[in-house]
Amino acid sequence: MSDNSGNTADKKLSGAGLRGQSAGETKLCTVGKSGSGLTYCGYDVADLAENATFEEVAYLLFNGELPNSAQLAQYKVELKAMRDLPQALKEVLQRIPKSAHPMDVMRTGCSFLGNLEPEADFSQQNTAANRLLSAFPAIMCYWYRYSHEGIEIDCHSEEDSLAGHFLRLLKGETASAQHQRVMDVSLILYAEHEFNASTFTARVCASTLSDMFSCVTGAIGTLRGPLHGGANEAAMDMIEQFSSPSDAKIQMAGMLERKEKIMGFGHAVYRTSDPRNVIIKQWSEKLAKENGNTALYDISVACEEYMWDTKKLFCNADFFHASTYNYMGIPTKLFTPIFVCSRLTGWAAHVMEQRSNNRIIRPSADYIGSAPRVVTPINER
Ligand SMILES: CC(=O)SCCNC(=O)CCNC(=O)[C@H](O)C(C)(C)COP(=O)(O)OP(=O)(O)OC[C@H]1O[C@@H](n2cnc3c(N)ncnc32)[C@H](O)[C@@H]1OP(=O)(O)O
Ligand SMILES: O=C([O-])CC(=O)C(=O)O
Repeated sequence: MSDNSGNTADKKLSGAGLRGQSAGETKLCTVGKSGSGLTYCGYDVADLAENATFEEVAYLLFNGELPNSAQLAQYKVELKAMRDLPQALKEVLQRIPKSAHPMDVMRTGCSFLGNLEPEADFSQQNTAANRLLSAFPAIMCYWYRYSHEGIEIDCHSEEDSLAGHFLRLLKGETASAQHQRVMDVSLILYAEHEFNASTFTARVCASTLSDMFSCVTGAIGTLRGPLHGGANEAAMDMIEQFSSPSDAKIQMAGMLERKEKIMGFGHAVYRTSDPRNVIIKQWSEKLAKENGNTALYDISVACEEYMWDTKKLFCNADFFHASTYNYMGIPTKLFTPIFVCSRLTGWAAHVMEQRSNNRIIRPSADYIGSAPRVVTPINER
């Protein structure tokens, strides 16, 4: 039986991938629990996407409660003051070639910042998290515009929100109020998701009492893969090859026949839907109509229908993010780095939570190798 959270009680579980096994406790998030698909600290993600901003969600994840007006204003002042990058980091970013994978740029940017401004002890964990939150848009855009356009951008802006700040650094001008809102909603949707692969990476690293920058660097590497955050880019690469809704269905049939994974579909926890999809899909439709060219949206809907009808597979958070970002004129290669700018909040909150009640994460393995044996001298092998 399934409910509107996409969860079912009868999912077949196996040991592979640790699926369905509890690996610890968290106060931060529920995924696929009955009655509500996704909550952050008790708030439904749909409620937050409708009635909060990304900065409020970041504050919530780091402090356990939503801020009041004075706290939010103070937090935004604090974040704004940390947007610029040190010169040494700009120089490193200048050396990274245009051909680099932008997730590798994010990983290096994070790691290098950890050399310049190390988290000396855990009392600095909030500062380290907020610094990364503020600096990530500049790390991404400084490298992108330098390597692709030869421009050394000003990494500071007076834009009110991180969403607006990112869009300004990317485009060189203030984005429309609507684009800023869509980006803000997107950052809220991507912020946190319990023990997903990248967050679990961050927690494993944190459990060794390592520093915040190491935890986040590891998490970026994990998010990069197409089975996780990389799926939004992979979905875009796929749908832009489809010339029409009917062509999409023909080509997807071929992909399924060849047993290829269709990126942006399916989920390790949700069974019938991802609650983030309905929200980002609405924005994709809205942007498509305003854009006057709904082709990409129509093709995406055809993909969604076809996958549900043939395989009972549904769009996860990544699928309609592809067309949404595309309608906003965002280059495909920056899709997953935007995910980093958002998920940093979840990663850092989990690092703090792990530290607050830590035991090193060290599971066991079932041995399936050869029986005990002795080393044969090398000249006898
Ligand atoms: C923000 C996020 O990270 S959301 C996830 C983003 N990733 C993607 O979109 C990549 C595509 N999706 C997938 O690869 C998978 O659905 C995952 C990685 C998300 C989840 O993997 P699992 O938990 O192993 O999936 P699950 O157990 O539900 O798979 C059931 C079956 O459906 C198949 N399946 C699942 N997703 C897909 C897909 N997108 N395309 C084709 N077949 C799929 C599996 O191969 C499996 O088939 P099998 O039983 O014949 O082996
Ligand atoms: O929870 C997962 O496995 C993947 C996911 O949707 C996310 O990290 O947002």
